[in-house]
Amino acid sequence: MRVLGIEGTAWCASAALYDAEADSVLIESNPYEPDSGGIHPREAAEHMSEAIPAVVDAVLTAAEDGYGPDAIDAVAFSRGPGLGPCLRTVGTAARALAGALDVPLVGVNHMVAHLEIGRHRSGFDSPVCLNASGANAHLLGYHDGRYRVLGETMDAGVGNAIDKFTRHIGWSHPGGPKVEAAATEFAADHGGDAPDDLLDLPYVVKGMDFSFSGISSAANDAHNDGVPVGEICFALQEHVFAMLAEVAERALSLTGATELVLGGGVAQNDRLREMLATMCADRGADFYAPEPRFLRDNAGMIAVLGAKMARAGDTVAIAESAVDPNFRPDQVPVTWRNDAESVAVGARSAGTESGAVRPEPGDPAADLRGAEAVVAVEPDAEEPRVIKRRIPKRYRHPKLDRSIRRDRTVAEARLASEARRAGVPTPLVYDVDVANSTLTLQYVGDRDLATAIDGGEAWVRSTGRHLATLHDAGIVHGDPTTRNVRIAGDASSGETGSGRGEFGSDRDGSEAERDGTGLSEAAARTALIDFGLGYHTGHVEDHAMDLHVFEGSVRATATDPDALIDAFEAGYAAVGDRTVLDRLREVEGRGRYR
Ligand SMILES: C[C@@H](O)[C@H](NC(=O)OP(=O)(O)OC[C@H]1O[C@@H](n2cnc3c(N)ncnc32)[C@H](O)[C@@H]1O)C(=O)O
Ligand SMILES: [Fe+2]
Repeated sequence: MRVLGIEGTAWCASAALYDAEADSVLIESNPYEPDSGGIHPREAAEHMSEAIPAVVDAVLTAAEDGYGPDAIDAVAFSRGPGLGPCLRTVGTAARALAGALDVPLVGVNHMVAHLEIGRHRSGFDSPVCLNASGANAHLLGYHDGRYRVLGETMDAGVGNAIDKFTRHIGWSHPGGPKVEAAATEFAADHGGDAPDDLLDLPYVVKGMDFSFSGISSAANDAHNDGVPVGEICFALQEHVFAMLAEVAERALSLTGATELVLGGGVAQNDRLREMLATMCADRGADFYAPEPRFLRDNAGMIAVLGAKMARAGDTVAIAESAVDPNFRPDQVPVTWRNDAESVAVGARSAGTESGAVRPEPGDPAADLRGAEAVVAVEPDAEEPRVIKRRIPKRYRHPKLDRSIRRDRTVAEARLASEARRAGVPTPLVYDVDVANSTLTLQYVGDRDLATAIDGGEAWVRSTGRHLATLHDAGIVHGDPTTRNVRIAGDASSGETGSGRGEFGSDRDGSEAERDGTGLSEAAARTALIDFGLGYHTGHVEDHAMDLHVFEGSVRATATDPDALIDAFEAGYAAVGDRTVLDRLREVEGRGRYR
């Protein structure tokens, strides 16, 4: 099969020929380069109208020269996401070409194409995919017929976050490569890879999501304050890429996947690829990033995915081929893969998103390695204890690494104790060793909620009550996934469990009421652990994010999430502030979230 692909979502007018039998890709591209500022949608669309016919012509001519008049079996085009005026130009060209050649038309999601090209070239079976492109940043895993969003930016795309700074200082678009050059030069002038000085910038990871808005503004402010540009570029890369590497590691840990592929324009950055390669090597995972011509926007990735879709019969009638500027990757029915290739999303996985691996006492696996910490149980007969050590990450700048591990260790100890005083069951903190980022904690519960989510209404409801109590005390958890909720008892039988993993709060015994399932909460008790990403805040938005993170982990884990989410929200509403639930609806409605 041979497919002609057309790309033109924003800046790159491109056509390509993919010959599936030979697995060869010919790409012709013509970039739009704004004189100043960022991408102007109208100018970009004009560029598409002018440049698309020429690149298509060049590829078509080459195809017919090589294979004769019936060279093309299908035409594939980027249907979205992207700038509306650009997408419409490309859509029109693709429809006309498919009609003239009398071949099927395939509508490709640009984000899925960024990831599939890496999977295709690597030959990996079930990778987690990190997309680092201009307008987007997310982690995806194929599961049950869809690409699931495991984590994503809460605001700007990664390239745009960097380009915002370069626009501020007057550099032309695209800024990413210039930041890379300036950062490399700064490092070379300051003693190699890791100069001691690292400008402090915001580092924001919330559960599996992350935010770049604060870092762009802080970089701009640093420039206004006279910090040298090279120093800012270096720090910008170290912070932004460490955030991506951290969430990628969490996604690997959550799913138990052992393969990571990278895609998107920012993936051309050597430092980002180096960090991800180091992270993967340290946890025994395989890493793959395709060569640069497949990373930046290009029609090759559109043609390759187009061929997979066409082979699966996934073509589109001209009348139904409208473009979609907001086309999300998780909206795409994945017709070209089979279920055997799914990554485990949720409970079936062995790993964890953060330090929450909790071997049972006496577990032969003395040390288990989460994404962030190594956790060992001391099987003391009287009272089992957990020793949790946040281990250094080689991929991070040493200064950033030290401060992250120290800050989270301190936050976890302090907030767990404060939460406990406010009435939320958490482990007692026996010892804090800040220098070694190590905590000694009480062993709580029997197992984590992720392992028993189905039918766990009573536990979920209890979790809702605890989060409401926590928020009422002005604290957010920051990472309240089902793996960071420890449970005891049996929600379906009302048994109180073995009692081995005792837990409680300083106001224990106050919630013996019966919930909607007829079970007493004393029979389905929960404790919150892992406060490392927590902080003090009274902002409704931050509280709503906690609920969003929890509900996201329930959706990813449960067979029938709706009833559980209702129970969770009922528990929250019984104790907490209803405006937080209203804000949650608003957060979900913003489109970035499901
Ligand atoms: C929707 C679609 O139009 C959009 N495409 C897009 O943003 O172009 P892409 O080629 O995937 O990525 C471009 C971004 O990639 C950045 N970039 C290119 N080379 C870079 C480098 N060496 N280091 C850092 N960023 C780089 C650019 O600054 C720019 O922000 C997307 O995929 O989000
Ligand atoms: Fe892109």
